Amino acid sequence: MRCLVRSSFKIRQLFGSRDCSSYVSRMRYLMRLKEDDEACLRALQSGSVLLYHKLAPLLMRTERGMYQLPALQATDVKGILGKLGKDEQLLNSSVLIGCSDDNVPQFSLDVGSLEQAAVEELCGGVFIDLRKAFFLLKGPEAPLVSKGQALLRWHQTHGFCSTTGQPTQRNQAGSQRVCLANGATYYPQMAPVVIVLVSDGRRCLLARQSGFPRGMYSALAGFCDIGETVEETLRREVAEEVGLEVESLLYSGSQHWPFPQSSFMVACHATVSPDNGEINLDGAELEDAQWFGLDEIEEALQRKTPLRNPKGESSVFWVPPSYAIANKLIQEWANQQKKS
Ligand SMILES: NC(=O)C1=CN([C@@H]2O[C@H](COP(=O)(O)OP(=O)(O)OC[C@H]3O[C@@H](n4cnc5c(N)ncnc54)[C@H](OP(=O)(O)O)[C@@H]3O)[C@@H](O)[C@H]2O)C=CC1
Ligand SMILES: [Mg+2]
Repeated sequence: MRCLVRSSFKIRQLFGSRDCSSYVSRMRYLMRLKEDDEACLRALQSGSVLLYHKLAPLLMRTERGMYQLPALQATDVKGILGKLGKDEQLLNSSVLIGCSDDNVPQFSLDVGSLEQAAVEELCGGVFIDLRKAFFLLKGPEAPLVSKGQALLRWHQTHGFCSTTGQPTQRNQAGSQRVCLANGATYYPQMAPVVIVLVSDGRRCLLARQSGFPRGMYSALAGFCDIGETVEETLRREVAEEVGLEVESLLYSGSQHWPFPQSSFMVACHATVSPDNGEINLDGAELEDAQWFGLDEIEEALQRKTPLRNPKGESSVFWVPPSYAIANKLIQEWANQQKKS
């Protein structure tokens, strides 16, 4: 199997033309906050905070009917806690998730112990399930809110050491947890997944699991087995799920995917020989898999909201929305086909 790497790949293209020195200083600053609990606690006092209620992020509706993340400062959160008669110390359970371009440290905090409606009223926002919130947010807000939720979820589910069974204790930034009984350190984790758009040069292959929304087809995806390379996972998953042998692959990009739990999606294109393109479906994993031509794909990409029948289900073929990396793969394939 050949592994193709783009020869004109430039790091600069990935990150745009941002001032490199300010990027470096932001990253060094974040690094220090992860290592120094007191510095992190001080940073929190002047930081911005994303609020979640039982892992559902707080969103605000703008005058134009769009949604955005409310710009809450630590002092606003203290004010809310004060008004609800709660201890300000709850703010200190915030976790560090980043630093804005204008150098404001960003935190996320779950206020699931407070009454949801009361917090919503005080903030003028609404807590929305992340799957829906992901659709509603635009630009860098969607990955930020997903990162904030992923880190909070990890802390909520990793409170105990898997060796001693004793409680673990987090550092102030929330970048690790330590077992005080044996000193074991635990770091937040993502499960690596390969997502691949298979092409035979003329058509691309999309599949659906029975749990997908009706009519939606996506690229093939699968979790990496322990010890596997991306190339090995890709080749195995395509063989397992649709019975095809991959000949070459090309890396496209990656994405953190919060559903159902944190996955690290590595997206690739792959080709199979048009002479060996007969699909042999693994019915346990997939409900259906089909080859699609450029016309059908272009139509599906343009279909912003799939048509729905009276039961509210889509009756046409559609593909994942633009925030999913599957959409990017499909878009790239269509652009490539148009050029050739
Ligand atoms: N961002 C995007 O564009 C897209 C993202 N995805 C995501 O990719 C991920 C993987 O795709 P999928 O086809 O389901 O994967 P797989 O084809 O690997 O099949 C999933 C099954 O693998 C088993 N499994 C093995 N390792 C893990 C693990 N670490 N976590 C969970 N299950 C594991 C589970 O089996 P069992 O339940 O029997 O234990 C699970 O049902 C999903 O989380 C999906 O949401 C998928 C398509 C598009
Ligand atoms: Mg799969």
